[in-house]
Amino acid sequence: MTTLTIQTPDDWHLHLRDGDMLPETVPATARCFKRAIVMPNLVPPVTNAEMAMAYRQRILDARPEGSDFDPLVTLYLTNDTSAQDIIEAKAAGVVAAKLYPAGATTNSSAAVKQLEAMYPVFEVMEQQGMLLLVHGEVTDHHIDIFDREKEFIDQKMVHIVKRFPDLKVVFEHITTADAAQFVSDASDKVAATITPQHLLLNRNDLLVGGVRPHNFCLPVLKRNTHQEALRRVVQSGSPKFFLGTDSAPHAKEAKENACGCAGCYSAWSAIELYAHVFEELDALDKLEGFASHYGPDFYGLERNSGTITLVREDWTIPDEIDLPNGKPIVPFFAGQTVHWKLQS
Ligand SMILES: NC(=O)N[C@@H](CC(=O)O)C(=O)O
Ligand SMILES: [Zn+2]
Ligand SMILES: [Zn+2]
Repeated sequence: MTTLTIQTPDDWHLHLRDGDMLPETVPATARCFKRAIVMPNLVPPVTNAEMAMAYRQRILDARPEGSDFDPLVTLYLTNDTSAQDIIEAKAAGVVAAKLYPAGATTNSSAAVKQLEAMYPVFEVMEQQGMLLLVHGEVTDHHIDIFDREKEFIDQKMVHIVKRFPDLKVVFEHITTADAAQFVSDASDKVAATITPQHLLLNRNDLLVGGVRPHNFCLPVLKRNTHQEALRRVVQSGSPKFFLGTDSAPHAKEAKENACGCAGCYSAWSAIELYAHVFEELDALDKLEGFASHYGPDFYGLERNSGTITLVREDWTIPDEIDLPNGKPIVPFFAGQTVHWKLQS
């Protein structure tokens, strides 16, 4: 196969950041994705309808000429989120709210400290038809970082989905066989996103031969058996698993650092990297469902009308991306060869 045409895809988990980052991040995603679920972990976080709509407008203003990219902004849940916040956000067009356990990841210190205290808010979300997006890791100091996703399933996720059977829950950026199994066994109200890095890599790619800060993201890469489990679920074509890049830029100086930030900036190569993986799995026929169908179907939105075409052509991901602010970013998979390229 030398070309592959699929219905226009969407990215169901994305960080665009804000301010002087938007002229870089918005075109990167808008080049091939029609919509994106945009994460609210800004400083300060996006906690109400007004902030969400103002952020959406800043993203719209950063679109390239002629782009019809449609950013779906989300609400950042805190222990101060009220029922009214949810109702107002829903009325303003916000389709989902994001649960970060406090301290779990980048810019999550203002987030949820007591998860059970959020149950009245989940109840309103269930009634309003607002989706719950979850960064599923516990943050207890004594829990090993490689076990934090599984612990979250056992301690929290099973109770949430049982207590709120009509609440649509997306288990974001899953990294373990346990999460893949949990989502597969759960009701059709539960789905998951999977990133390119968790399909392409395992923890050896983070730690063998020296620490690789550009492969560091959260939840952290796991052992190869977990990577294999994720590859199997996308290969199966199950509609419960769909595309969410978790593209999350940090300046090179913040990644190559004694205390390096978590996040991989994959937007310029994301759809190509997924094609790369699906080809390795001999499952290119499953890419369209994963990238373009299962996400909107789960969210209850229309599938996109256009198409994109990928061509089989080797190209090399650049070593660095220069930004006007003088702080370059090292993209995910920098210097490596990808076999598929978006036809422009
Ligand atoms: N995935 C990451 O490693 N980082 C994300 C936050 C997140 O999605 O957890 C970021 O905002 O940098
Ligand atoms: Zn996360
Ligand atoms: Zn993320």
